[in-house]
Amino acid sequence: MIRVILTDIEGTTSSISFVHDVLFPYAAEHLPEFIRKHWDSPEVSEQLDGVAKESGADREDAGALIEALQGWIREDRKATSLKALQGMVWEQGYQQGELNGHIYEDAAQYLQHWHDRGLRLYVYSSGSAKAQKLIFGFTTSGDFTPFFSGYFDTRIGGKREPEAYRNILEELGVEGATVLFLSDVEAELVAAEAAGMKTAWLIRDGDLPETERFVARDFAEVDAALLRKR
Ligand SMILES: CSCCC(=O)C(=O)COP(=O)(O)O
Ligand SMILES: [Mg+2]
Repeated sequence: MIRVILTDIEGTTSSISFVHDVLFPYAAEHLPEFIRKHWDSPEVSEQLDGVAKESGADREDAGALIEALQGWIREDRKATSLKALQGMVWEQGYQQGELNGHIYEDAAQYLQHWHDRGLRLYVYSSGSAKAQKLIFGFTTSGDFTPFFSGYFDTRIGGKREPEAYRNILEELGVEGATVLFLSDVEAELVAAEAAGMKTAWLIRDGDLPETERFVARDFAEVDAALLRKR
């Protein structure tokens, strides 16, 4: 029986376009000033160590580090250091009212519904845990953070690696068969299934794929097919 819902964000609870056309450009625009301003802060410094290590850029060269980060944003690299820095920059944007998180109406409705029915809800995204709390804390439909019991990011492992899902199960102390993972990326579902989780493939737009896998257009279809008989 499903007792835990683990959900992806981009393409699942929230639109790909919000992440790529609003959040990523915001980070690209504000990162240079943010890094120079917070160069000596331990929180930023720790992430810049990671950028220098992964990119090979000179740790003391702010311009080279910023250039590496801008390249990673363009190629949508899921580097943990970039994701942590993006979260810090977005925090300013949300707090200043320049950003509001997108959440699909059906996701908003069923996250609340599943929480109220006693399911435990968790997020697993490549965006940092801070960024996850922000997108759900500052949505145009209100604050959804009270519905979530926890947040996992790439520090637990990459989203296409079965090991990451095993680590999540261990941390939650539950069996795979009690967890339903929701994502729009098939490779992530394959990895979650290898760890024993149940999955639902969210295809919000375009043609449905020919597949044996459970596919849903929205969270209402997930609820009707997989959760209503609980
Ligand atoms: C937490 S909102 C920003 C999401 C993000 O930075 C990203 O790369 C999308 O990753 P996901 O694993 O949610 O597809
Ligand atoms: Mg996704």
